Amino acid sequence: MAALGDDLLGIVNKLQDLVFNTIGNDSLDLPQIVVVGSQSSGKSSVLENIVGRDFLPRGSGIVTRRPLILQLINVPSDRDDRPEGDEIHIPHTPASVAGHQEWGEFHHIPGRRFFDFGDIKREIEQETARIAGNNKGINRQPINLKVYSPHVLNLTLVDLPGLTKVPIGDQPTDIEKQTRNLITEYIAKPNSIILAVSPANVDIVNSEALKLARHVDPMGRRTIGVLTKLDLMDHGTNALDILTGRVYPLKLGFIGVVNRSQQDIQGNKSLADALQAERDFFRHHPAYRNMATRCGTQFLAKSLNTTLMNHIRERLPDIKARLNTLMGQTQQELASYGDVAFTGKEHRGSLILQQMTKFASSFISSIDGTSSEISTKELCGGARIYYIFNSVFGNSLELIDPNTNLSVQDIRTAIRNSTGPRPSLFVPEMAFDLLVKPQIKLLEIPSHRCVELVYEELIKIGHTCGSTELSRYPRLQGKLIEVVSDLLRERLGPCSSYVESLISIQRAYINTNHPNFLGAAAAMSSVINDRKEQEKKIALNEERRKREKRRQKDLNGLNGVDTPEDDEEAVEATDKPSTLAVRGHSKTSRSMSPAVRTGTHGAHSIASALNNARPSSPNRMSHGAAQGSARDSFLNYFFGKDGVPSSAPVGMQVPENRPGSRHVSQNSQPSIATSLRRGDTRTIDRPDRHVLEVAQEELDNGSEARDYYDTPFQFGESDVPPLTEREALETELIRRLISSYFNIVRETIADQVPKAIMHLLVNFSKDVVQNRLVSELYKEDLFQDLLYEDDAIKAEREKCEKLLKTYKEAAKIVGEVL
Ligand SMILES: Nc1nc2c(ncn2[C@@H]2O[C@H](COP(=O)(O)OP(=O)(O)OP(=O)(O)O)[C@@H](O)[C@H]2O)c(=O)[nH]1
Repeated sequence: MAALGDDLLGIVNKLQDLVFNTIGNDSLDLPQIVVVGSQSSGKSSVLENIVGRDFLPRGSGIVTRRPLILQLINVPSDRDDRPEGDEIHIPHTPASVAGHQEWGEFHHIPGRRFFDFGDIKREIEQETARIAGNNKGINRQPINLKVYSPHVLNLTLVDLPGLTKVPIGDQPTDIEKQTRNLITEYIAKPNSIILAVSPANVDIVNSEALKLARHVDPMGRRTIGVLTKLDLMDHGTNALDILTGRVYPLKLGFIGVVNRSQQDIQGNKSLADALQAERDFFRHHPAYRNMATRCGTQFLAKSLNTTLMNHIRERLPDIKARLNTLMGQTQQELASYGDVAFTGKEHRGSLILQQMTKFASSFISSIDGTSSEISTKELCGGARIYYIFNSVFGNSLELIDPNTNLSVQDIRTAIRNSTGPRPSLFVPEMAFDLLVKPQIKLLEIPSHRCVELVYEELIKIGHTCGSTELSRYPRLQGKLIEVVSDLLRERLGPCSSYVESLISIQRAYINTNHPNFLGAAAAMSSVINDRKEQEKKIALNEERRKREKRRQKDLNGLNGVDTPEDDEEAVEATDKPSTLAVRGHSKTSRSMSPAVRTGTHGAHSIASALNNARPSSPNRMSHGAAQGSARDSFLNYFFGKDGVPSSAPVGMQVPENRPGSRHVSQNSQPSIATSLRRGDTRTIDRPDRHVLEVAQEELDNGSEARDYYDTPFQFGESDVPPLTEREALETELIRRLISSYFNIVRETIADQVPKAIMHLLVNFSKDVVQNRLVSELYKEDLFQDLLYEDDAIKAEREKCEKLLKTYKEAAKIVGEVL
């Protein structure tokens, strides 16, 4: 055996030791020989022959029930009676298998040497039963055994449970699948050499071992075929074709062996005798005689050794590369547990300061979105705050209906109450003020919720901005979170009250001069436009109906059919549905249909109401007020008051002479009424011309409201009087004015609340967090407690340190030969 070969195997064994003892996992895939085959094919027998000792549990039925990782370690012989010839020192000869200083060691019983191989066998049995139970069950947890002997070649072998088809005993129903998976797991590793054991007395085409091996090594590059039970073949048959590779090609070839039969075992035939018998078998067998030197256990052991050596030589650069990667990863993990430079009492202060700074910057960067650990799974930090402002808060504001909770009765009552003891001559501004203020309060709940959501998000950021290094000190981490939470809680109060006052401010003064406010004239104009639209539609329908009637009549005339009605009648007839429709609507309006109550079809109802009012209005003057005066007051309210300077700038209108009456319109142009009185319609804007026309019409028809001042002070559900035409109009106007004003306030709040939250809560916390942490926690007497190290993390760090040391050692070992 080449010295280099020994070195290589020695290296792999050292690595195996290191890896198995220290790491205990498969992170470093080391070269090894894996023995596979169907149950009772002779796997354990082959292994025993290679070791040259009786040490494996044997028997018919399933015996190997846990993987056995067997490391053979060649140790120099301590025998002085070196006989003639060197046979005793050549492994696996009958002479060599004769009681030297040999022993086995189990990984699960460290430090104990088993000199009696019978004890090793018993320990394997017990250990198997301990994990896999007593009744035929299998388990994937390996048993690790090292055998030190002068008669073995350095090899690492893995004995695996044999493939079975039918479950017996405690075996699960999917035993075949489980075993197959376990075997595949071992042989799939590119660093494994597969020792595929097939009994020669079963046709090779049925070999489960070869089938499995082919699956993971289709080119047969790392599979060695072993044919057992050659002695049990039918007389007159032999396996020469297989052994010479003519039946199944394998790059590493087939090797035939003869192990002890069950009878030999029961008869306590020694391995030495068995090996001798095997030699004799091949030497004297007519078919194998010529190839006897390439058959048998000794040749198999040598071949395995050489193959493993070559394999290791091939794989070593890969192992080195893998070691480097592992070292890098472990180094990184270790670094995440903290800077070693900061350990020791004198560095406690700087360590705490360092952690605080890291925590504070992580808090700030999470908000700013500059954190290096940005989640791709969900919105977090600053992005979530933005989402709260724009989507959550924005949408909840948008969802508020400006007229929510405002029933027609509420509006009417407000209008009446705001006029005081006098009868309602016009829609008073007081009613608008009275009604719009509670509506603005509706913005308060979403605004508060917005503050709370941002606060909650900041608390969440506080909880997530620690590092692995910080989790090493759970008390420090807890304190840092606590201080940040306290700071945020402190800011929550001022921020909430500021936001509340933003809404109170809006309610404190209803600025009807706001440039975006619709104003009474525009509101009236829009109501009237809607009415016109509606009328136009009705007229169009009428026209269409008339045309159709005429066409029908013409057609009938042509066909000689008499028509009972003349043109006039026809028109009247076509008119009827319309009149009825209008009347019907008017009736509906009076009886307060739900649509009218809620104002959904306000324009239509107003149109109907106005139509209906015309013939009767002169007789319905209620309180004897001069017609001109009433008309004046009503229109003054909507269209401006005479005496307002036409050139008065926006927001600078002179108040009306009438005490208690204020202006709603902010229009700086001459009011429509003013223009009307002056007879100057040129100064009126186009949309206002409609208003003018309708207003003129109203004046001409004297359509004044009927009043209901004799109705009860509070309306019950059942005794609600119907809306007058005038009230319907007023209600609709008030609704539109409320909507317009509410929208202005909503826009302001949507803009101001996020700004206030950013200033008072988010930015403030960002600015003071570092100082607050230092002032609260940088105290000498707290250091000891704060730097209490978490036991689990400590253990993890130590494990990591140990691992890194192992990898470094392994890299050094590999480096010696590369
Ligand atoms: N005659 C003869 N019997 C053999 C030979 N090899 C194995 N046997 C017998 O076959 C039976 C099974 O052998 P094992 O070595 O236990 O087979 P195994 O594949 O390890 O069995 P499991 O671990 O249970 O899967 C035993 O009774 C052996 O004595 C051989 O070459 N010749």
